[in-house]
Amino acid sequence: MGAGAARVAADYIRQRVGPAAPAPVCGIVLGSGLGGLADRLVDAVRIPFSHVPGFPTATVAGHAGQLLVGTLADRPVVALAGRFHMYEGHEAALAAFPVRVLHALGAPVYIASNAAGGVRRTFSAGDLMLIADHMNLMFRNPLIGSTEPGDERFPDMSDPYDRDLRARMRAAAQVVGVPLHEGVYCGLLGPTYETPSEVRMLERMGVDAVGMSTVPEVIVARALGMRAVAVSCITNKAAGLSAEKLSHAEVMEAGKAVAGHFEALITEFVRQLPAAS
Ligand SMILES: O=P(O)(O)O[C@@H]1C[C@H](O)[C@@H](CO)O1
Ligand SMILES: Nc1nc2[nH]cnc2c(=O)[nH]1
Repeated sequence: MGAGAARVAADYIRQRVGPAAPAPVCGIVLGSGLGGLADRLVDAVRIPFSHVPGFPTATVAGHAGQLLVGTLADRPVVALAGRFHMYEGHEAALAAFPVRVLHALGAPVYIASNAAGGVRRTFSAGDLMLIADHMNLMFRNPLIGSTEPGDERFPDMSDPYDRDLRARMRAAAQVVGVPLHEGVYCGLLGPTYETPSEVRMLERMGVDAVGMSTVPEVIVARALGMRAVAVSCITNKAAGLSAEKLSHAEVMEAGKAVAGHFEALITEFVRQLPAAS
C-alpha cells in the first residue's frame, strides 16, 4: 500500500469534502475508547472506512471506523476514529496506510493516540503518557519491500517523536491542567495481552507502556518526513502488576473515563499548532 494507492484514497476524500477544503494542519488517529474527540470536530464530513479506497473495515470494538474531515479549535484537521492493527491480520504496511493517506492530503504533522497497559509501576488507569520513544517488538516493519520514491529508504529513528511537538504537547497539558507523564511505548503484535513474565521483561528493558499499534504508523510518518507526536492513554496496569484480569471492555471503559482530559489536551495542542509545521 504505497503512495499511488494513498493518492487514490486522498482524491476520493477531497472529492467528498469539496475542492475548497483547506489542507489539514495535522492528521489524528484515535485509539481504543478515544474516538470521542471526533465529536468535537466542527462541520465534519464523516466517511466510513469502507468507502475509502484501499481501507479495510475496522473490526475492533471501540473503533468507529470513520474518517472525518473538519475543524478542531478552528484549525482544519483530518481524524480517524479507529485504525487497522496487525492482529486483525493486516500487514504492517496496511496498518500504516492511513498515515500515507494523511500525508497525501497534505498533513505535515501526525498525531497518534492509543490505549496501553502501564508497565511503569506508578502508572494507573486514566494516566496519559506522552510517547518519548518506542520499541518495535512487533518484529515487522511497514517499509519492508517498499520501493516508494517518496520514502526515505533508511529512516533515521533517533528522534521519531518530534522534540518541538513534544514540548508543545507538554505546554498544552499545562494550559488545560491535565497531568501528562512521558515515557517509552512498546508495540507488540497482540491480540493477546502480555503474560506477567513478559511484563517483567519489558520493565527491565525500559518500557513504560505496552500496546498493539502506533509503531508502524510512526515509522511510515518518519519515512515520509512527517513530524510525529503520540499520546498513550493508560487503560490498565500491565498484566501481573495488579490482581485485575485484562479485558478489551475494561480498556474501552478506561479510555472513555479519561476522554475529557485527552480531548482537552489534543484540542489545545491543535489550537497552538503553527500553520506550516
Ligand atoms: O488501537 P489501540 O492501540 O488504541 O488499541 C489497544 C490495543 C488493542 O487494539 C486494544 C486492546 O484492548 O487496545
Ligand atoms: N499489549 C497491550 N495492549 C494494551 N492495550 C490496552 N491495554 C493493553 C495492555 O495491557 N497490553
